[in-house]
Amino acid sequence: MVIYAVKDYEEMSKKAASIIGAQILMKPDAVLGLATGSTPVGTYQQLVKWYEQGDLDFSKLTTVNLDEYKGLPGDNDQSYRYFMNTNLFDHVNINKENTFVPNGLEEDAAYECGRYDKVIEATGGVDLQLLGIGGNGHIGFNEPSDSFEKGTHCVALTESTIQANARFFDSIDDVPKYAYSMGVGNIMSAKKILLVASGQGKAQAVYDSCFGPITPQVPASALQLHTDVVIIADEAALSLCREKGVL
Ligand SMILES: O=P(O)(O)OC[C@H]1O[C@](O)(CO)[C@@H](O)[C@@H]1O
Repeated sequence: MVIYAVKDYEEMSKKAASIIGAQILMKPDAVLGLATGSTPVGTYQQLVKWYEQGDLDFSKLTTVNLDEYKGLPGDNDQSYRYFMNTNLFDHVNINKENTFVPNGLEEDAAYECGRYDKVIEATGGVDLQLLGIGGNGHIGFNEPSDSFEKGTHCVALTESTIQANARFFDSIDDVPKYAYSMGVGNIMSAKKILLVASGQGKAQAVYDSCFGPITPQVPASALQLHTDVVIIADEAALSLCREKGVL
């Protein structure tokens, strides 16, 4: 695990984008695992900037997203498909047919989870997986639990995640209660993992994930077992690590 300490959100975004950009330059037909949430937005903006400058070509890439709300169609402005389109895909020359997000409208959870695992498998494997992290250490929608999930699964979101997401909806009742998410096993299968974290609200999660015991109660702690993980965190997100003297 390599931890890059950066000053702030802007620096985190530039550094993360440079690692993704290098991956695209080295392997134009790479498979990228992508994430939503507010943290990677600046990373996507930087990638779009480099695309507009003519420095990056997205045309041969395949992408697979971590998760999607169950019950939301892709054109709902809170769906993760919509997020990916508006934050990245609509602004670059990616072939959208090669961009995959779980189908939030599929009601049959067992069917959708099996289908999405096959989609991931058919890509030949993720070269670089981008991750954000929840304040409780969740990755994708893998919430704290008694065991690590291997494959794509249907998750009942925790109250804290529902509360955290409520800011994006008109009322808390509109926040979906279930989501489809890749499992920790899917995430760990990526060749390289890049986790971005910004702000004081992530300090506990970053400390627990990097320096605490490996436990499904902190899903991101599984990353300690992966051989190629890069964490880019700003000083606020690293504040507890600093306080405890581990960095
Ligand atoms: O980047 P944010 O908005 O803090 O979100 C953190 C995490 O929460 C999620 O948005 C899901 O609740 C994840 O996709 C993300 O990694």
